[in-house]
Amino acid sequence: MVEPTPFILSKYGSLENLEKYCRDLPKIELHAHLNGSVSPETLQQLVERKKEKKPHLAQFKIPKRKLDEIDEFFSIFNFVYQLTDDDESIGYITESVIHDFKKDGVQYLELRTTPRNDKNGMTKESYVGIVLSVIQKFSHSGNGIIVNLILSIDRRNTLEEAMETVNLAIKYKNRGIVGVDLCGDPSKGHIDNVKPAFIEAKKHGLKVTLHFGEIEANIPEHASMLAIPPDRLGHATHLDSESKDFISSNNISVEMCMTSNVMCNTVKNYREHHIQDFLLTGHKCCICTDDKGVFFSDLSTEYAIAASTFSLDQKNLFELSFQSIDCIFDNDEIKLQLRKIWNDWYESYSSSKNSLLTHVHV
Ligand SMILES: CNc1ncnc2c1ncn2[C@@H]1O[C@H](COP(=O)(O)O)[C@@H](O)[C@H]1O
Repeated sequence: MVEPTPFILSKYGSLENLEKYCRDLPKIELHAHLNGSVSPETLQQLVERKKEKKPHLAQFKIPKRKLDEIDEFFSIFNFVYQLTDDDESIGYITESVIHDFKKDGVQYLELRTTPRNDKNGMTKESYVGIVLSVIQKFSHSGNGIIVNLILSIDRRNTLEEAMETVNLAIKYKNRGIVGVDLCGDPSKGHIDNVKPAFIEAKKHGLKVTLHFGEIEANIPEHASMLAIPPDRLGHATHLDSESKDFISSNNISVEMCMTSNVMCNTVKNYREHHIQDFLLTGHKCCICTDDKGVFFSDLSTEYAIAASTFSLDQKNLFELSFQSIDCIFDNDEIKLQLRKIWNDWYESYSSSKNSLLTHVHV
């Protein structure tokens, strides 16, 4: 995955140095699904907790292999959701996922999740409440990570279900919900079934991000999706020329999830990943993980993969991470705060004895 290419060895000295640099680099994560981001260790703890009541889950493990088709991926959640079916486990995974990102050097996180009911008492509202209360605990403890929440609407939702999610997002907007997302199996549903919910969200000042062009069959929906209009897009793998023009002339940033795309076989391999077009044109994009628990890849690894695949040196990676600040849904004050953190980090890195930089000034 992360290759010790001649470029990497000449710029970083070793693969270990590259990995350390990527971990230390301050980073932003904007596309992380809560239930897909749970580490294998935390999932195992949930299995231990639940296996008495649900013995069929005792052997459950996320398969570590490339999938033939993206739709195989969604069946994994039939299991994960049985492990996270009450308020307590939702609180537990939220805390554990935020800790993981923080440990990996993430300074600003927009976590996303699909509110769920369960027959054992969990309601969509209690689900959102528990996630927000964990987020607030982090934000108020001077913990060194800013976390906001995006509520996801599944493509299979009815308009009524989508509106319910948007109403929760509106109700809890002042507690850290910054936007809504359209996600789920791209071969199911259609934007037009739920579009009014996204328009309502925008009316109330919420931002909108949409999973876009994950598979080629989504192209006929693109014009309708772009008419909302979205503030960011996820993946944007398969683009028709009209969408390409619209995205570029409206400067819509794209959340790039390289390992997810390769593992789900929507992109053949890293070398052919469409992030390369964005790196070439300078169109804004942000490296993200999507589902770090399911794909066994954290954010610093995604940066290292980008570096080894597309020959990016320290300054290139810093700039990529720095430009992600422009893509966040939070306000200008937070953006300023983040730019200062990034600049201070870079200054201190450049002047440190261990710096691998030679003649670089930002
Ligand atoms: C591979 N790329 C992807 N494309 C589309 N939707 C995805 C996804 N990865 C995850 N999800 C969506 O996120 C849910 C799990 O997290 P939450 O329960 O919301 O926290 C999945 O059920 C799916 O709907």
